Amino acid sequence: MRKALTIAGSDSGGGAGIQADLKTFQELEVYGMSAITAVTAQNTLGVQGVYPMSTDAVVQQINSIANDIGVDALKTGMLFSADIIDAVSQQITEYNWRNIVVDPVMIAKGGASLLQQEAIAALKQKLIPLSLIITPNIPEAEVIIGMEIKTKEDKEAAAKKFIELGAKNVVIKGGHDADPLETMDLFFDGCEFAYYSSKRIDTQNTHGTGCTFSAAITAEIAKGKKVQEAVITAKDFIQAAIEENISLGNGHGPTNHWAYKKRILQKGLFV
Ligand SMILES: Nc1ncnc2c1ncn2[C@@H]1O[C@H](COP(=O)(O)OP(=O)(O)OP(=O)(O)O)[C@@H](O)[C@H]1O
Ligand SMILES: Cc1ncc(CO)c(N)n1
Repeated sequence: MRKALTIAGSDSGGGAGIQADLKTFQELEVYGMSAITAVTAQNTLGVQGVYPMSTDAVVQQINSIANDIGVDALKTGMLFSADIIDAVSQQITEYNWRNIVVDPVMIAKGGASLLQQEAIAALKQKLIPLSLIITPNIPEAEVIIGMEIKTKEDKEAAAKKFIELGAKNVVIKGGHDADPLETMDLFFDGCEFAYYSSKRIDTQNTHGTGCTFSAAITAEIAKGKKVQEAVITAKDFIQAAIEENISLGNGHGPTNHWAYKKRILQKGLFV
């Protein structure tokens, strides 16, 4: 059984963070493990509290996994502080892990900060150079690269800058694009650009889309898939999850992590 680790924050509401990651790992049939960086009190309306773990607690969770179970691929999500980023980067180097998916989580949909401002330098200098792939949304890419991203050309210029920072591959996600009909994700491996677009679903239930998407990439990489193939599967996974989104709570509800597997099972049964 292939094993995937998420190093991220807990979302008590279950739609994003560690909970979204583990649900996604399960659906894609890899064994899911977690190292929790912070506990958030969160629901569909927003983030009501952030309670970071000590850096030691994060390091110890990762050591416990590494020293017994092992990791085929890992993703990082909410890392919260420069100290946690430094420590996690050091462990990745020590354990010689290569299948690293970095989702540079900064701000929750309601506007709450999930990464301290002073941690951005550590993200750029320590963690991004270790990444097999980084998966920023447009606002995150703008902050990390320091440029406005409005056009296709801007996206491509930003993607090149991520490779210059040391990422081996990048996907700049299109959830925040201005286009009302389509979402366009740009994948770049340092050589060629590839665009993956899908119909934009008109729904407010998009809580945790970024977490789910990067977790799906991680699961596929853990199974030995090439990075670009993993991105293609992740795009299908998130599209199905958003199409069958769940109306829970009074704000941004979650996506449906079961939808992708359900469709595959249905095809298997009925084709
Ligand atoms: N309304 C939508 N319809 C279809 N696909 C969407 C929609 N919103 C986002 N996506 C897709 O979901 C994935 C995640 O993109 P997005 O830009 O929303 O990430 P994010 O902002 O990091 O998410 P979050 O911070 O909520 O976890 C991308 O593949 C994007 O194209
Ligand atoms: C814990 C956590 N991680 C990531 C996100 C971004 O969706 C969130 N809202 N909460």
